[in-house]
Amino acid sequence: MAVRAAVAGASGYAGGEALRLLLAHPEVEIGVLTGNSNAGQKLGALQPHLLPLADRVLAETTPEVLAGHDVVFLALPHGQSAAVAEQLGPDVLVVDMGADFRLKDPADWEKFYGSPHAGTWPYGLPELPGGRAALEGSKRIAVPGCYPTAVSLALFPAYAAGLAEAEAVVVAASGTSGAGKAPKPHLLGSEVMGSMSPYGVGGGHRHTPEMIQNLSAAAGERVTVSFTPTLAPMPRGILATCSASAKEGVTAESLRAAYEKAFADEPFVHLLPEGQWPATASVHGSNAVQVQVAYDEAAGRIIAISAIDNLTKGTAGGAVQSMNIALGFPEELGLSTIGVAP
Ligand SMILES: NC(=O)C1=CN([C@@H]2O[C@H](COP(=O)(O)OP(=O)(O)OC[C@H]3O[C@@H](n4cnc5c(N)ncnc54)[C@H](OP(=O)(O)O)[C@@H]3O)[C@@H](O)[C@H]2O)C=CC1
Ligand SMILES: CC(=O)N[C@@H](CCC(=O)OP(=O)(O)O)C(=O)O
Repeated sequence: MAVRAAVAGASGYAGGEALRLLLAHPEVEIGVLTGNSNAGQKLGALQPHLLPLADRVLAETTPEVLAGHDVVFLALPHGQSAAVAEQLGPDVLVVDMGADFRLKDPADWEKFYGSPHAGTWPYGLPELPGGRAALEGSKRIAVPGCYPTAVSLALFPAYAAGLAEAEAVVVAASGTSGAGKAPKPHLLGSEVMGSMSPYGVGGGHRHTPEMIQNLSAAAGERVTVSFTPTLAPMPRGILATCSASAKEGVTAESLRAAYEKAFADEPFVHLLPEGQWPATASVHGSNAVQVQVAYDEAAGRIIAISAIDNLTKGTAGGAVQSMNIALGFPEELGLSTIGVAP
């Protein structure tokens, strides 16, 4: 029997992408949709690409309207999920696409988000070591941030295999949808089109502690991450270029072998053939992750590059994949690795 799923934040980018995927999921029936400033509007006016749901009217986001569902997806701004989630019963699967429950260390949360820590939920990145076991049967899922998804998948095999020193340098480009749909001056077309620009430089981006958390767990020691995000003139996609010093004795062959082993059985992660490089256009609208790794012998560095769609594998696709595991559905149900090109 199909599960009934509500989506809170259905007027936003993450909520809209969750609905696009859930419409194609054979075991999900779409229940209540909620918004905030757009409550009372028809979804068709806000998300015209979701034609089958065009006549649905958005309700206010309250625990009362979200009650009575098997699954509730929360696509709300940071800090808004905990108050809703705590009023949803323990039998409801709550999948939080926001940041509230991703970090384990309350000090990290307080430093980067500036509010009290709400708690820590099982983390929705199944490909990490032990990732699936943490999600099986869980009733709470913290979906990772989009950059941490791309970076963790690019680098964890090198750390899990003991090939990389405990310092990583990451420069990642994101499409503008990563910043959400609410209007912001730096996202005006005239600011973004034809230009690339960095932000959050110098260790200030809130995804840094999440990357450190994931890579340190894979390495078994604390890994430092110097992360520089950049904004790219495209609606979707993240290209993460990551590097770390190679440990003594690493070769191109041992590196390749570690990545082949890590991703051999992964349905969504595609380690590209040698000589091919990830590109955001190849994963547009798909839950696929492209990864490539190289050894820069002269510099003694491991270079790992990944491409994801920030809204699909980076948010809503990762959320549906994790929901599938939590509910005991086949992990790939309702998700595609087929992109849209050109
Ligand atoms: N965009 C991305 O690539 C990613 C986003 N996320 C996370 O998903 C969540 C949503 O992001 P995104 O969709 O991009 O943002 P949007 O700005 O596009 O959407 C935000 C949604 O939250 C609703 N909302 C705004 N304020 C409140 C409030 N005070 N209470 C309840 N609902 C509110 C909005 O409703 P209304 O429009 O009706 O006002 C809208 O539906 C965030 O936590 C974000 O961090 C995670 C990974 C990647
Ligand atoms: C381009 C852009 O602005 N991207 C967002 C990342 C969005 C995301 O994944 O993150 P959260 O769920 O943690 O908000 C940013 O850098 O803040």
